[in-house]
Amino acid sequence: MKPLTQGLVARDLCFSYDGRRTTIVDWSAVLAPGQVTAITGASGSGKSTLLYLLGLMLTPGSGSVLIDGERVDTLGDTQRAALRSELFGFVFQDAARDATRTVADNVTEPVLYRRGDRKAASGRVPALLAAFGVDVPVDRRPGQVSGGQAQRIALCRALIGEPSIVLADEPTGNLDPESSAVVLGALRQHARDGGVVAIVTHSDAVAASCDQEIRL
Ligand SMILES: Nc1ncnc2c1ncn2[C@@H]1O[C@H](COP(=O)(O)OP(=O)(O)OP(=O)(O)O)[C@@H](O)[C@H]1O
Repeated sequence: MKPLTQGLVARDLCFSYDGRRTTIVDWSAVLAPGQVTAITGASGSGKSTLLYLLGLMLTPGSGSVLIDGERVDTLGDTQRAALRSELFGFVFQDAARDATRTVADNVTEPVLYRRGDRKAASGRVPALLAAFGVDVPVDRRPGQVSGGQAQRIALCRALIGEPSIVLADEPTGNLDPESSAVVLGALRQHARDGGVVAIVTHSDAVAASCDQEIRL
């Protein structure tokens, strides 16, 4: 993992999808290395939108996003894409991945984008899946696994490249308490190893277990 010193900082972010209704209004936060931040709020309050802004997939109307003090929201598409593959791991709400590719290929895909050693990464997939309690053959396709398994496979995909920043949208949404604890434990460990971790959650218990909670 490339260690960050200051982490991910958002300053006065504003965003509107249509130019009329403002979804994110003057949002500021410091997501420090070593900490798990919970982003909470009512349905439709803009939590996923915020993750897209922090993950450099959407551009704020005003305000700024900084990584270790460097402004990154103003970079061009190519540079933002490069930063995304170099520094970020994502878990999206729709955990179903590319249905035409195997579980192993889905998990190792981010390594390919980073020009990493995919063969070595493939070798780590069975152990990673096992650590998350996903007992499926690695040549299965995402359509052939359960929702909860798909969610944990998505987490393996997010973590395999040891990204400095993990942004996870409802990573425990489909999981039973035991699997939730495993997933949260892995995210906490990732933060302890120096990562920035932010998770969107509707669960008060999950939010309470995080280092900071930011409510939208
Ligand atoms: N692509 C889009 N175009 C236009 N409006 C959108 C788009 N995506 C989301 N919205 C709207 O922006 C608002 C915030 O949506 P968002 O998905 O960020 O909320 P959320 O807090 O993550 O919701 P939930 O908890 O239900 O997942 C909602 O009113 C939603 O309808």
